[in-house]
Amino acid sequence: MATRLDGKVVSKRILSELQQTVTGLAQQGVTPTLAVILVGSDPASQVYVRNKQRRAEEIGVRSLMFKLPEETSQKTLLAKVAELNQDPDVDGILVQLPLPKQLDERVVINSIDPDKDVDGFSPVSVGRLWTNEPTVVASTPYGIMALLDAYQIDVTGKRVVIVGRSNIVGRPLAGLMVNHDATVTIAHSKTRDLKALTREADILVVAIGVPHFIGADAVKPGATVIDVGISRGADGKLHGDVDADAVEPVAGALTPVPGGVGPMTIASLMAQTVELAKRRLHG
Ligand SMILES: NC(=O)C1=CN([C@@H]2O[C@H](COP(=O)(O)OP(=O)(O)OC[C@H]3O[C@@H](n4cnc5c(N)ncnc54)[C@H](OP(=O)(O)O)[C@@H]3O)[C@@H](O)[C@H]2O)C=CC1
Ligand SMILES: Nc1nc(=O)c2c([nH]1)NC[C@@H]1CN(c3ccc(C(=O)N[C@@H](CCC(=O)O)C(=O)O)cc3)C=[N+]21
Repeated sequence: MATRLDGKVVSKRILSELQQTVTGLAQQGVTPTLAVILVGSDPASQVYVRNKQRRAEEIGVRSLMFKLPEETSQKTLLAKVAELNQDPDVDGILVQLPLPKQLDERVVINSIDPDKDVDGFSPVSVGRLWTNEPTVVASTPYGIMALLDAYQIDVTGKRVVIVGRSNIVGRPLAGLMVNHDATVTIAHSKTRDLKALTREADILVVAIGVPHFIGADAVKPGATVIDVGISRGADGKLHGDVDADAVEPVAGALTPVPGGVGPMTIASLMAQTVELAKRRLHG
C-alpha cells in the first residue's frame, strides 16, 4: 500500500512556524499583506480563496479580497492591479486564474509589479526560475517540492513525468525539478502514448483537471504519485486526477485529494507573502 503524503499535517507544521515569524514582524510594525483578485466564479478558485482566507487569518497575515463580476472589463481589472501596485501596505498581489474569456491573462499578469508578484508568474520571476536564481515561485510547485522534502523523497537523478503544461503548475514545477537535479518530461494533450510514458516515471505528477484520469495501469509499481487535480463532482465532493482507490495498491506514495497538494499550496503562498513582507525591513 502506498504511503499517504499528508499535506494537511505538513502544512500545519509550516504554518505554525510562519505564525511565529509573523508575530516577530508585527513587533517591528509590519503586517504581511496579500491582495487577492477573483474575477467570476471558477470552482477551483473558490475553494482556494476560501481556504486561503482561513489560513491567513490563523497566522496573522492580512488578506484583502477583491471579488469582481464575471463580465469585468480588462480596463477595470488593470486599474485595480495598478492601484494595488501603488499601495505601500500591499506586499503580494494574486490574480486568480483562469480569468473569464474577455480578459487577456498575459496582459493582466504582466501588469503586476514583479516585486509584488507572489505567484511568481511574471516573466522576470519565470526567467529567474529557469536560470536557477533565487526567486518567488508558483505556490503549487513550491508546495509539491516541500511535501516531497518533508517525506524525504529525493528527486535527484529520478525520472519525473509531469502531465499538464500550465503556467501555474506544470511548467514551473518542471523548472524546480530540473533545478533539483531530476530528469524531467512534460506531457500534455498532444502527447502520444501517454500511458507508456507515465509508466516510466519514478515520480508522476498529474495536473490536468480530468477526474480519475490516471488508473493503476498508468503507474510504475512503487512510484510516487502527486495528484494536483481538483474537480467538484456531481456528488459535491472534490476529486483528483488520479483514481486513488485503484492506484494505492501499486504506488509507493500518493497524495490524497483533498488533503494533499491543496493545503501545501496555501502554506507556500503564505510563506512567500511573508518573504515579500520582510523586504519592507531589509529592502
Ligand atoms: N491543488 C492545487 O493546489 C491546485 C490544483 N489545480 C488543479 O489542477 C488541475 C490543472 O490545473 P491547471 O494547471 O490550471 O490546468 P490548465 O487547464 O491550465 O491546463 C491543463 C493541462 O492539462 C493538459 N491536459 C488536459 N487534458 C489532458 C489529457 N487528457 N491528457 C494529457 N494532458 C491533458 C492540457 O494540455 P494542453 O496544454 O495540450 O491543452 C494542459 O496542459 C485543475 O483541476 C486545477 O483545479 C490547479 C492549481 C493548484
Ligand atoms: N493565480 C492563481 N494561483 C493559484 O495557485 C491558483 C489559481 N490562481 N487558481 C485556482 C488554482 C486552484 N488552487 C487551489 C489551491 C488550494 C486548494 C485547496 O485548498 N484544496 C484543499 C481543499 C479542501 C476543501 O476545501 O475541502 C485540499 O485539496 O485539501 C485548491 C485549489 C490554486 N490555484
